[in-house]
Amino acid sequence: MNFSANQELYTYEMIEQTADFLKLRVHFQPKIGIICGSGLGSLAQDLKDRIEFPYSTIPNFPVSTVEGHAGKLIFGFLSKVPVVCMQGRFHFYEGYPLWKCAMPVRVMKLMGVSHLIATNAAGGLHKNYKVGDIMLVKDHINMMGFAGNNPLQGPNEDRFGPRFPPMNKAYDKELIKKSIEIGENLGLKDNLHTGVYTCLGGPNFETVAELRALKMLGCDAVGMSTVHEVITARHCDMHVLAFSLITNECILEYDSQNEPNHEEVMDAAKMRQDTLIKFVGKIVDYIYKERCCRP
Ligand SMILES: O=P(O)(O)O[C@@H]1C[C@H](O)[C@@H](CO)O1
Ligand SMILES: Nc1nc2[nH]cnc2c(=O)[nH]1
Repeated sequence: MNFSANQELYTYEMIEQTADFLKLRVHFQPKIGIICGSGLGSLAQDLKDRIEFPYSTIPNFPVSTVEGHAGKLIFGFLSKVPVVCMQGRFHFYEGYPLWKCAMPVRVMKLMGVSHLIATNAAGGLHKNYKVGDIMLVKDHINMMGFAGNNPLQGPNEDRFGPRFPPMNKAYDKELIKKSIEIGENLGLKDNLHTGVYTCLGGPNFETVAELRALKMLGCDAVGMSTVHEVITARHCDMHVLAFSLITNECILEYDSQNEPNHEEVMDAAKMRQDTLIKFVGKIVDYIYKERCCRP
């Protein structure tokens, strides 16, 4: 694998080729795209009438290399709504440039997807967050962008969107409000938050000093994904809802005996999978009825 950020960028025609390959094989049009975070692949397991494509069989697609990311694109029906699910996403630390990590979002766009739900596992920085809580992302801090790394780097493809897209309304306020209502109706009132997510390059978890700095900057949860997908989705005018499952506490004290690890992340995700399936199912149902089917 060539790990250089200077790998040849995807052309519009390559993305179109991938979308056409999938359209030929899927007999319905997904309106909502779902990206499953670490250990959250079970969200896709519940789809009815599934059509599955291992990433290695899709032209131009990267492949997943992380445990808890099965590496399949799954089409099917969730709450009777046609959706496409990424059971496994791509991260910068796997060696992929950000534009490659986010490429499936553009494929979804060309397939007719208008709404993206991006989920992730994240460390909880906010003092009130507990493992198992859900944070609806109201904004992000693009730390990788601060360091000059952005999925939209390179010549702009006007057919997707403008050279300089705004990002101050990245997360759909109405969908956040509705998701809170849905969460509360599922008995999640005490486990629901809205907050600011930040993505670091990974793969190491953060130092104490890094976490303290992020907290001072206003970050509530920290992860290694999502931001590049959201930027790419907003660039091509997709509506975005994102949430973090808080899978571990961020360790802010030097004398703590704890160390974060991927197993606890996966365990926390497993513990919450049934609740999240219900939560996402109801959100999808709302989006489809109130947004996608409106005349
Ligand atoms: O894909 P997500 O952001 O859910 O995965 C998080 C970040 C790392 O890939 C992994 C660390 O446990 O979980
Ligand atoms: N960067 C980062 N990513 C995570 N993914 C799940 N937990 C964490 C965390 O604590 N830090």
